[in-house]
Amino acid sequence: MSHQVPASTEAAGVTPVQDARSVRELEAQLRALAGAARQLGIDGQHVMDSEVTQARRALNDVERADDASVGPETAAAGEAYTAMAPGLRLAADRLAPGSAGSDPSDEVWAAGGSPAGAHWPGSVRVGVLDATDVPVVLPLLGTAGWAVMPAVDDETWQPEDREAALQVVQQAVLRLATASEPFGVRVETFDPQVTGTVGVLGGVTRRFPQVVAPAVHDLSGLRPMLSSLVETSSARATRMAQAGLTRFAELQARSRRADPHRVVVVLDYPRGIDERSNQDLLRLAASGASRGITLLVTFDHSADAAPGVDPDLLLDHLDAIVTTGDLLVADQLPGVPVLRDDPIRQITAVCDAVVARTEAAELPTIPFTETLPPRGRWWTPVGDGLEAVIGFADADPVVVRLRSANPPLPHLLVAGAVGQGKSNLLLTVIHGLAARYSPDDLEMYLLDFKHGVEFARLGPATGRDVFLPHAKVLGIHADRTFGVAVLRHLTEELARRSEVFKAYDAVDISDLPAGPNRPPRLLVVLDEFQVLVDGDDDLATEAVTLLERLARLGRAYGVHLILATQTLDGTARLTAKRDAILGQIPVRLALKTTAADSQVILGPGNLAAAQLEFRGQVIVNANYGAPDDNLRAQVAYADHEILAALRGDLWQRAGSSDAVPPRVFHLAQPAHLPTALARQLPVTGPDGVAAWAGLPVAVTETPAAIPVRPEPGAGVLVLGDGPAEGVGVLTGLVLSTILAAPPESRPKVVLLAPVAAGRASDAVAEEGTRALVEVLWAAGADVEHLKSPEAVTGRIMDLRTQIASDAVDGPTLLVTIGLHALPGLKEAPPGLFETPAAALDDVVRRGPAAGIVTFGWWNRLHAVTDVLGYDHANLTGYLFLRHPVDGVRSALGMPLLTWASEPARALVWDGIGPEPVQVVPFAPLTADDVEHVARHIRSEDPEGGVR
Ligand SMILES: Nc1ncnc2c1ncn2[C@@H]1O[C@H](COP(=O)(O)OP(=O)(O)OP(=O)(O)O)[C@@H](O)[C@H]1O
Repeated sequence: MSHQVPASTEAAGVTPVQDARSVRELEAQLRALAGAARQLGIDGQHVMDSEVTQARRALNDVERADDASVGPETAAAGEAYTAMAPGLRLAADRLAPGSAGSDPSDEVWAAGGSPAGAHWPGSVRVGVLDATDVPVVLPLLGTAGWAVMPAVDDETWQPEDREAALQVVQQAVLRLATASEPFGVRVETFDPQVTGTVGVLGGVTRRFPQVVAPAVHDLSGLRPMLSSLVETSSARATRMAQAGLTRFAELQARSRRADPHRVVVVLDYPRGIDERSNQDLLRLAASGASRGITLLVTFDHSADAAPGVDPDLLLDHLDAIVTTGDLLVADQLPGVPVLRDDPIRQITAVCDAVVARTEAAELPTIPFTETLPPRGRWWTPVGDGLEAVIGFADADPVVVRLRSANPPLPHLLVAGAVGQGKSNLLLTVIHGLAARYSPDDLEMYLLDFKHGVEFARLGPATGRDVFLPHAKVLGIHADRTFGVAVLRHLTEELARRSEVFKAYDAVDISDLPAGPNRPPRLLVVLDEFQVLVDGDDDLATEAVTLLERLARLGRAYGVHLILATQTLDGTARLTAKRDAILGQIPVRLALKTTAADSQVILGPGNLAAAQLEFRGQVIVNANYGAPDDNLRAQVAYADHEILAALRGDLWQRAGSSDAVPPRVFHLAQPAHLPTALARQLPVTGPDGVAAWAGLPVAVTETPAAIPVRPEPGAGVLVLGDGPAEGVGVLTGLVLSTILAAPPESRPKVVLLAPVAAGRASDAVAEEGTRALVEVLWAAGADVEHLKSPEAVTGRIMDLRTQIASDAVDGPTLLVTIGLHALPGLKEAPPGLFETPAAALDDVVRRGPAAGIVTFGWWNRLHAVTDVLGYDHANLTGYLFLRHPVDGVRSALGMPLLTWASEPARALVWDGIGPEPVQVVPFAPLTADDVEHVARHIRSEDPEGGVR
């Protein structure tokens, strides 16, 4: 179909036919015009009825003039032009609105042109009807495209001829770029001669390569460009067939997100084209018209076609535009010479305007709330699996399912390059599931192995009680040690579940009768999971083994993994085990990413994720990434406020303060003693008091403890940098020891924290020490807090004397903070023979039998060795903070031990267990904690007091 629209401008005072052209020529033009205007009449949706009627009347006049003699004929033709002008002008505006049809000299170009007001214009202007100023616009988008070529043969071919063709294409691209709505059109160019024809839009390319892509110049760039377009074409064909649509515009109208019209510019065809690329071009040309793909080709007569390339085959699909000097003649307007437009000069303004409009364009988003079922259907029982809506494909909701069987879709793999919406997608899935299933039926383990903060919002925080009631474990910034601990815990959970399965003779979780014996489904989200498995050490090996096992066995036991990653490309260790893990994950969700990652995540040859346009767009593939099963969808936008409100609702439903908060783990953050105390009160066990050394790097919240019995060796040496960390650890040890004892038999606390004159004090350590003392007071403990070096030395000597004379004043906890800084420790005070160091050694060594147990923080092992002798007074309890590994090995007598001193990590050895364990040490208390902890202790109710 070709509807060409010339329009005249009698209204503007221009005489329609200005020169004495031959009557025959005029006749030919008018006949062509008649054909075109008839077409306009047919295309009634574009032109108002009255204008059509007017145009028809004019045509009658022209046809009558045909039969008449020369004189009246010319006059009639002139009248016909005049009569047709308004209708044709209107039609031109309709078909090429905005800057698709503006005169190159129009002042609108100074502002970069104006948008057409629709997705994209169907037609663009190419010039004026020769010898008039009647604009000529030609259909472009919605057709297979144009082939623009000089009207010359090989011999007469001149470079200017080529320029004319290039200019027609360049102007068409400029008009499309500025007249389309933001993201309405995407231009891709093959420019083998590096003419820079589309490069004039470089200002757009730099900012929005997805709108005007950088030109490619050889086959290595052309091939992927064309195969991606062929895939787009085929995907659109599928979507249209499924929806019963025949036109791309109809598909676009259904899309939630702009799906751009694709414009493929091929310059100097067939230069640089090989047979394979030509096949792709032929495919695109044959089917593009109805699939929103249009070719803009310039034909180069001087180029030799490569073997297997017959240029005519492509040209046959396209509407030819033949240029001769300043004129052109289009297939769509046969026999009518058109005076080519001058080029639009305001290129910079055009680029700026396109960039500004694109930047300002709000990409359509789907609110998360649209993915939720009505409230009445929240927390429905789990059937044979879990499901949640993550977004929409056109108008259809896209559901992800996690199920063991029929078909088995147990786990998800999620990938997307930085900033493409991975966190948003994970939050959408997590909250979508949380709204649909109750915490009794679904528990979540959410771990982020990069420094993300997304999961932090799901847990409680200072000043915020609310948390996602489904969350059991939150690894806000998890490390491999914690990740492996969680995987071990889950593996043990599989073993526990297998016992339940045996009792019911079940092979799948959905075989178990609903009720208290059916364990909840577990959702395990591992964001940036490649961190967990990449590495060349035992931890990585264990992580891979556990993960593979969980993926394999978790299916039947209702443990569903979501493995998310920015990239798997280059993950060496995973490459070896990739199939073992990814082979268990049929469902792949791929946001925009690189071609390499698209193929790792989806599958070899599946580049669909690299071809996505916008963040939030996702390829959903539930068949191990098979290209035929790609579904392109738009993920809903999980607005943080909406999610927070949802969590508030769910937390209320779960009984708010009755809900158990998750175990929160944050690498590089010490453990929070007030929270640990709120969960459980310290106890005295069969091995004596369990002094809290910190939280284990594990799922459990039960602190790691060092038993303290009043016998030789009792006591704990805390070694390593720095004062605040030391105070934090001692606070945990002391408070737990004091609180574990019944109020009437609590030991008295002698706290020796010498502040050496002239030394900078550590504010956090001091605040922590003060807070410890105040909390101890609140617990009713008898506390002596000595700071001056003289008082400290005196007290040590005094304790030594009490032990020697068997006159110890009841059970005592001696707490020393930084005695390495105490001056004169190795000098006997005036009038005495013994040094404080020797006295301290005696107190530490003989104290336990007499009821004095010592907890002390020293910065380095050698400082202690100096004072307490080489056997460290036979102490059995050690806790290392940041400390050189040599000292750790020598103190523990373990020459092969490895210990990487990281912040917020401590190594604990209780002298009993098979090997030392890593813990997260407690942070010192703050002044703000005092009241909170004191209130809790005063409540004196081991269960009711737990918050
Ligand atoms: N489906 C969506 N609809 C609308 N906006 C989105 C969508 N997904 C993400 N965004 C926006 O894009 C930005 C990046 O998203 P998000 O943080 O989820 O990306 P990411 O891939 O996790 O990034 P990173 O890897 O850097 O953490 C966010 O500001 C978010 O608001």
